[in-house]
Amino acid sequence: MNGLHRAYLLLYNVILAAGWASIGWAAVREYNQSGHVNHLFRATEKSLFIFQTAAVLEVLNAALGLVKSSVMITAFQVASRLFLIWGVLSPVPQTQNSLGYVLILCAWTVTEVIRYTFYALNQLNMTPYLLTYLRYTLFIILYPMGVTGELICIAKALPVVLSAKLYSWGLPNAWNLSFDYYYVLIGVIPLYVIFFPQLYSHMFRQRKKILSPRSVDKEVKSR
Ligand SMILES: CCCCCCCCCCCCC/C=C/C(=O)SCCNC(=O)CCNC(=O)[C@H](O)C(C)(C)COP(=O)(O)OP(=O)(O)OC[C@H]1O[C@@H](n2cnc3c(N)ncnc32)[C@H](O)[C@@H]1OP(=O)(O)O
Repeated sequence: MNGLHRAYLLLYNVILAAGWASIGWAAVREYNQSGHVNHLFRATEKSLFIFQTAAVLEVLNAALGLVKSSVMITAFQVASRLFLIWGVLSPVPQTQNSLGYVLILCAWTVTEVIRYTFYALNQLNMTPYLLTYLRYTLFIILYPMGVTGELICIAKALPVVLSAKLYSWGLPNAWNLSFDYYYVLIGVIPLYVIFFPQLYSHMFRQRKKILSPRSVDKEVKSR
């Protein structure tokens, strides 16, 4: 890895870690001031949308070989989050004050502050073990928590999308085509059932590789 490459990754990870920390800080400040979670979305939406959308670069980084992540896994992870913010939270205000949003906010923020800080310190070869441990352990709880939050938001959006015919058009029209966003939302739910176990088990494999490298070596030698 040359100096420019390392500098880019350092800068990218520092900006994203700071961005996610600012989201967490805004959420905590709002909760402390109001004592409830009703305005969490309003307090965090701008930075959440900016920093989550910036994660498109993550897919590009993997596709261009700048980082060793799998392009497919990263793409699914980022696609589901972008779909959630742009396709569900933004157009359906009823999802914004739901338990789903609180779960998403907690799971995504804690994960990303730790993950980007871990990657940034890795560029400087100064990652403390505790951070590595948290990066490869907290997902065990935060991943199901985030997915549950996402599914709650989609479920909350369904009746609203159906009754308002959001992003949908019926026949007759000039193109002779109909489209129902309600069924798109319904269709996304099984994708979670198919892809979440794969992403989750990927993280367990990464955990084993990083936290117990000897047991992975032994497995490889015994084959
Ligand atoms: C159109 C609609 C589509 C809908 C699709 C729906 C289906 C989706 C279903 C699943 C839904 C998931 C929803 C997600 C919810 C949440 O996120 S909840 C919060 C909890 N989440 C997590 O804990 C996420 C954990 N997941 C991950 O971390 C991802 O799998 C990952 C982001 C893709 C990372 O995986 P991976 O890259 O394989 O792991 P690492 O070990 O971290 O990295 C591998 C190597 O690459 C290096 N690297 C990666 N990124 C960077 C970087 N930014 N900077 C520097 N280096 C990087 C990393 O250091 C590793 O290198 P080596 O150590 O040298 O191997």
